[in-house]
Amino acid sequence: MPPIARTAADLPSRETLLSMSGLDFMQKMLAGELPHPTIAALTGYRITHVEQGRVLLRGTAGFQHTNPFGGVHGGWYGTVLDTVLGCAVMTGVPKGRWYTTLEYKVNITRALPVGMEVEAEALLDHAGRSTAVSHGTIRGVEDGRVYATGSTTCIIMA
Ligand SMILES: CC(C)(COP(=O)(O)OP(=O)(O)OC[C@H]1O[C@@H](n2cnc3c(N)ncnc32)[C@H](O)[C@@H]1OP(=O)(O)O)[C@@H](O)C(=O)NCCC(=O)NCCSC(=O)Cc1ccccc1
Repeated sequence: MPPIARTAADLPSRETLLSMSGLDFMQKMLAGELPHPTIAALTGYRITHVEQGRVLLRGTAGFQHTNPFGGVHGGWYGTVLDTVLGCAVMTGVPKGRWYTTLEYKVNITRALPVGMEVEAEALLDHAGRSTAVSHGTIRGVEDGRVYATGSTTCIIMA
């Protein structure tokens, strides 16, 4: 696993965040020079690839992520997609600006078996002055099947 922030003090400061482009920020996180947030460890994912407009992560849902029926909770897919979709947006955010999610939409098209590794991919569709849009997919690493798709609209702020 990459380095994980354990307390708020481990997270990069606002000055650090604004001192580089979103692409540089994501590449430093990928390189382990900036920590992954705690939610990465809780959810069981890590970022594996970053380029302009495209981000990949890999993750596995465990029993701790199941709903009362024993299935992988819908929120797990949502967390993974909000992450990878937002990271793709981040690669289009210029230096001195940052972003947050305004809304995201998830379709869970197939129930994911507990313990199956997945790869999530997100592609940046638009990065404007004030908004950005991306879309993405969760696929099984071994079976290549689509388990969920999603899209997001983010707001870019100074
Ligand atoms: C079943 C369906 C909803 C619809 O599928 P369709 O659009 O009709 O597509 P298709 O026909 O291609 O089938 C695709 C696959 O599905 C299988 N399958 C189809 N029909 C049935 C059936 N009647 N029964 C059983 N399985 C069925 C089918 O065999 C195929 O698999 P296969 O290729 O043979 O291996 C599918 O999209 C799905 O399972 N999504 C995941 C939903 C999910 O996991 N949500 C998150 C958990 S909810 C949560 O956590 C919220 C909560 C919180 C707290 C407390 C409580 C709750």
